[in-house]
Amino acid sequence: MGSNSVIDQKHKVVVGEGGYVLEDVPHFSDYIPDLPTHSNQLQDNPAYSVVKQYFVNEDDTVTQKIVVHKKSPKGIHFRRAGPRQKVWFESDEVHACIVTCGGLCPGLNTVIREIVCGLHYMYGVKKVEGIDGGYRGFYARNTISLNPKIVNDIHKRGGTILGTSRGGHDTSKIVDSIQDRGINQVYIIGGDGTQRGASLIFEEIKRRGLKVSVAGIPKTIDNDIPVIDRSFGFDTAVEEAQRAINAAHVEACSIENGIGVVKLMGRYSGFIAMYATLASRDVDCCLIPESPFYLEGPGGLFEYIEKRLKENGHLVLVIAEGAGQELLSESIPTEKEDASGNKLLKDVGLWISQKIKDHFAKLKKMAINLKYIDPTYMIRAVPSNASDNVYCTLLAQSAVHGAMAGYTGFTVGPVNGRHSYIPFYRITERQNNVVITDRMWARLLSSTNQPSFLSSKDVEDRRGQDCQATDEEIFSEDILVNKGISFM
Ligand SMILES: Nc1ncnc2c1ncn2[C@@H]1O[C@H](COP(=O)(O)OP(=O)(O)OP(=O)(O)O)[C@@H](O)[C@H]1O
Ligand SMILES: O=P(O)(O)OC[C@H]1O[C@](O)(CO)[C@@H](O)[C@@H]1O
Ligand SMILES: [Mg+2]
Repeated sequence: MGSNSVIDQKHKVVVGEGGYVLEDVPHFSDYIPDLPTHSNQLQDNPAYSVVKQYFVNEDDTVTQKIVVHKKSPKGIHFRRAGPRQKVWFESDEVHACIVTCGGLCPGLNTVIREIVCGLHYMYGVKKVEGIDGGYRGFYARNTISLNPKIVNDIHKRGGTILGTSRGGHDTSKIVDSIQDRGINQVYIIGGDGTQRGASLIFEEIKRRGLKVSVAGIPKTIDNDIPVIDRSFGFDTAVEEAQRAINAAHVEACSIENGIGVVKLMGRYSGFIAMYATLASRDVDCCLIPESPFYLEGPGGLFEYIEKRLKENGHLVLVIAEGAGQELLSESIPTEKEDASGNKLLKDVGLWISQKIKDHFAKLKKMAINLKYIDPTYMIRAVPSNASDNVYCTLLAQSAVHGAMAGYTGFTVGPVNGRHSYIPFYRITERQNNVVITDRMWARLLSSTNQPSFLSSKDVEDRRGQDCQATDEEIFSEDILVNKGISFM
């Protein structure tokens, strides 16, 4: 097989020498022949024309793996995001829309603002509409007209000015609405479920042969989207969580045998809890969905709490909402889903608080004073902090540049610090989780000094699973070879 040949049309995978793999994103030219292109008007923009090498070289790609060995294959790459010399739209031809879906997250309004302003100021696009209330707004609501004046101050507010929802994704109704309204750029801001929905919209648009760009901007406060370095709003959430942990610590310290329990978000992944714990230093124990724990007996949570209270006179426990769900379902067996099909969780914070109280009441020798703080929705509803605001601006501008350059069916995000266009399937095929056999979790364990709750057999099993996952990601060759693709 020659270098730079497309080896998998469905996924647009290109291989090169030395094990180089480009997981490219779709482009109009893949399915609509002979579309006219235009010079990018940014070259005449005084702000940009002075920038040396402002336009991204067509061949620039970003490597997924930065730690390499002498004999490592070059591995997976993604197309570098940024402005291109040629654009596939004229300014007055563009009719863009923006939709926000799923749970709230700090920074949503900043991304909306920067898409509107980016389109307007960089590309002279005047026609931008907001879709009201998530996916179902495409076919059930009127649109909201957006311009730089309307969005000027929205980054200072939490939430999303467009509204959001779960459920209601109907691919053909959504694409009918896009077609009927004459929309040709669709910016979709949302988490894993939203990006799955965006992928279906893109496939249907391609099937209908429409010149409509579908650009995803990944959003999830839980930071559980794979491939990208982190998701917007996460930094703000970790910072905001400090306030709750601080309050729990003050309460716990002020009374004999004080215990502060703080529940943080994280349905399937404990990133917020882990980073908030590492940042705070006041936390004695952090429990996350990825790390099973048990309450009773040697090495269990109760034993650790007793020991800590004896040593320090107080204890702060941070628990991610998805932690210990298997223990809860034993006592409260209900299986419910939200409108998007996400499992509805039981309140682990209340449950664990009650269990701790019951344990010490039974023990009789130690009277405890427990305060439970649930700041989850307060954390989610705040405006984004400075670093997330800058990050949101880059995401929005990268998405705009990609759509203008005729790319479609992509999600944008930083990979090892470089903004990239990533195909939808890479974002949706799995969730990002805390790897408890990795260094970061070890750092947390040594910072809190809490038990790992794992036997040596558990550690071996986990290590095996985690290695397998990492190898699959790093040595994409295996995956490609399974598809019948050979390497040079
Ligand atoms: N597999 C899927 N196919 C098509 N649409 C989907 C799919 N999963 C979810 N969606 C749609 O995407 C939207 C948001 O999904 P969901 O409620 O799961 O939130 P999310 O995007 O994962 O964000 P988060 O979990 O961070 O709050 C909903 O309108 C839902 O109908
Ligand atoms: O209560 P809602 O709005 O469904 O959102 C809750 C969920 O959204 C998230 O913030 C993001 O998926 C989860 O951590 C949380 O469980
Ligand atoms: Mg989700």
